[in-house]
Amino acid sequence: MRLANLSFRYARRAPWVLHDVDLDLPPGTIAEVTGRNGAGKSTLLRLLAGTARPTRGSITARPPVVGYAPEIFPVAQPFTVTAYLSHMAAVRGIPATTIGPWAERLGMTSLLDVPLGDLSKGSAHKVGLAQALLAPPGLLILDEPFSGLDEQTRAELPALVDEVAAAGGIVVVSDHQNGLAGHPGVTHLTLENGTAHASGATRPATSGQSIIEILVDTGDAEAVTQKLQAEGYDARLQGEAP
Ligand SMILES: Nc1ncnc2c1ncn2[C@@H]1O[C@H](COP(=O)(O)OP(=O)(O)OP(=O)(O)O)[C@@H](O)[C@H]1O
Repeated sequence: MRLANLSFRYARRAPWVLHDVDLDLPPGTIAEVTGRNGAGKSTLLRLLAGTARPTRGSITARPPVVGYAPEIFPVAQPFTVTAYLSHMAAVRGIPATTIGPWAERLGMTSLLDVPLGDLSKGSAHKVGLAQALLAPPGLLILDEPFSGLDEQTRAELPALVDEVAAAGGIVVVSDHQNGLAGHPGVTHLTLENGTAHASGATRPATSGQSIIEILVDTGDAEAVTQKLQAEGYDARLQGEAP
C-alpha cells in the first residue's frame, strides 16, 4: 500500500492537517503512529481506512479487506452485540460462527446478549475490535486499541497484531498508551507538523546476520536506503561505486 503526496484538510479554507505524506506500507508491516494531540493520527487512520478521502494525492494498493476499529465505537445503535456482529459478518460475507471464537479471545462472551447502548466504554471498545477482526483483514487499523481495555485483553493484542502481519496483512496502530513498546518488528511513524517520519522497525532477533551489497543509481540511493530502514533493516548509505 502506498501513500503519495497525500494532503488533507477538513474544509476548503481550513488548515492542512496532513501535507505531502509519502509512505510505503509493504505487506506484513506493523506501523505504530504517534504524535501530539491533534497531530492528525486519527485523520491519517481514517484516510488509510478509506472513510475519508485525500484532499490531494493518492492512496494506492489498499488491500481489499479492511478492518478498522475507530477510537470511539458508536454504541448508539439498536442492536445487541450478537445482532450487530452477525450483521457485520453478513456484510462481509462470512458465517456468524466466526463471532464465538473472537468473543472468547477478547473476553466478551458474557456481553453477547447486551444491547450496544448498555455497554461500558471498555466493552464497547472490544466490540469495535471484534468487528474489525471478524474477516481476516489485509489491512487492520486500530485507533488507540489499548485504551480502556482490561489487562487480559491488552495482553492479547500484540499477538493478534503479529498474526495479521504474519499472514501478510498491514497493521497500523495509533497508540498513546505505548502498548506496543518494545514489540519487535514495529515501524514507528511520527506525525509532526502535518508530515510523517518513519523510523526503522526493530526486527526480531535472528540466529545470524549477513551483509549484502546493493548497487543502485546514485539518484535512487537515498530513497532505497530509507525504504530498507523503514522495513527494519540496518541499511547504511555508502560512497559512490568505483
Ligand atoms: N471532523 C473534523 N472536522 C474538522 N476538524 C477536525 C475534525 N476531526 C479532526 N479535526 C482537526 O484535525 C486535526 C487533527 O485531528 P486528529 O483527531 O486527527 O488528531 P489526533 O492526532 O488523532 O489527536 P488525539 O491525539 O487528540 O486523538 C485537529 O486540529 C482537529 O481539530
